[in-house]
Amino acid sequence: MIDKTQQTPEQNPRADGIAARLRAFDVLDLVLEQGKTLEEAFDAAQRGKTGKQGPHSDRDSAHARMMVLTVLRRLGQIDALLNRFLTRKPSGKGRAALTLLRLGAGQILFMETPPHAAGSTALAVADKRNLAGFKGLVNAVLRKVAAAAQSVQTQDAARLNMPDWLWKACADAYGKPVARELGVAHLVEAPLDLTVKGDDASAWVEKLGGALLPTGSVRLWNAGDVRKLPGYRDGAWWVQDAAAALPVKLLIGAMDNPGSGHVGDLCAAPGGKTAQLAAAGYTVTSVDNSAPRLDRLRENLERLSLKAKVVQADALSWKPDELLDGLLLDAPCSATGTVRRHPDLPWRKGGWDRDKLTALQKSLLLHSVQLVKPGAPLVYATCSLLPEEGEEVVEAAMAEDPTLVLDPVGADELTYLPEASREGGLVRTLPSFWQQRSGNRRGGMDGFFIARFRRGV
Ligand SMILES: C[S@@+](CC[C@H](N)C(=O)[O-])C[C@H]1O[C@@H](n2cnc3c(N)ncnc32)[C@H](O)[C@@H]1O
Repeated sequence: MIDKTQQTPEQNPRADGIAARLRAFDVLDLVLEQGKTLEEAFDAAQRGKTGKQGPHSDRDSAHARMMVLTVLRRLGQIDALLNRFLTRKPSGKGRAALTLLRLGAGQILFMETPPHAAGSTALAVADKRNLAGFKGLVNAVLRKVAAAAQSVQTQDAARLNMPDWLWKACADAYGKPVARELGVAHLVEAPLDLTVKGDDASAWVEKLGGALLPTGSVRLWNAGDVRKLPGYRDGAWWVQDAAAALPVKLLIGAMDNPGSGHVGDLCAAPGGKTAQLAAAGYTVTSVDNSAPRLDRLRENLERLSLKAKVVQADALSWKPDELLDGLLLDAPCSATGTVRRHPDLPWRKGGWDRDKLTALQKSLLLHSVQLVKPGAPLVYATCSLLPEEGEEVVEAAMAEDPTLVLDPVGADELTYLPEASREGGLVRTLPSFWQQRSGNRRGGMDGFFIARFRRGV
């Protein structure tokens, strides 16, 4: 039998954390160079779909995840420092070497990894990933990074870690001081918020050791694996950011007969909002065009013992048999309000087609209003920070269809979150809200845009 402790890291990739580095390298490459989402990339690495790695221990996976998240959250700072030491813009295979440098620098600068450990593991990864020709460069640059590590203290972290396009969009929309607050919020991992199925949220606060938020959600810090928490298997609650729970609250607030009637949930998967509506007593039809995401919705409903009619269809053409009593449209969007949870998003190669997405959002909103009874409420929501996916969509759709009548959300409906009230009764939450350093509300929330309408005649 081989004694693995006697092997060198080259022989045994698990030794000295090399397996975790290999995985982190592959995931970063998939995200930054191949345009995969973080979850797709981890999934591919977990299953060995990269063709390079097989399954790993939980410890390696957790370590790899921590390294990847750190590199993505701090990418602007890391690159600013690396740029001082790189004479040429990397291209071709040099892009993979850059990924390796980013991984090494992230550990040295932000994870307190001893430089020699970050350096030697980077060289081992270079060997395994056919980058041996770059070992001299990687070694030399990581040494310089270690020598200059103190300089990160004086870097403008909030600005540098937001790519220019996102900084500009946020600064234009909210002003530079708020854009800076958003940049700060994006550096920290989001807490875990839960929506409790029944009306005993306080009891779950006790059981789980969390805090009750003013919005009614339960907030946990350092929760670990959700599937291992009390109440998960029994379906007592589901994971839903405090801000993501607001659109349904505001829809229910406008329903003629709260708790009864047929409500549509368009773009419903994986079903957080469907669960809220079903738990509140409505007959729900949930529509989404993604079969895998609808599978997750069904699994979630089953765990929660909640019911909804689930329809796989293009929401642009779907029609109910009879007009609905209310409708929620949680439109597909850039998800820029969720960067705390998805730090890959601003940097992912390729990004998304902004014009196509905003055109789809407008078309979905114009279609949605035709699906509800005259006078019935309709809520449009996106988890985006960009006005082009919020205020501008609403304005353009209203200009086209006079039956789309804004139903302003009153300040009295948002007493628990007054900072979210916007001019004209629109609602906007920002990750920079609830950024206190201590206390029950610390930890921010997702950025959401919400507009409520009634169908006019
Ligand atoms: C923001 S997510 C929805 C999140 C969900 N409402 C929740 O709370 O769990 C947007 C969803 O829109 C779906 N989608 C995108 N384009 C669609 C279309 N044309 N028709 C139906 N669903 C669509 C996506 O599959 C995705 O599940």
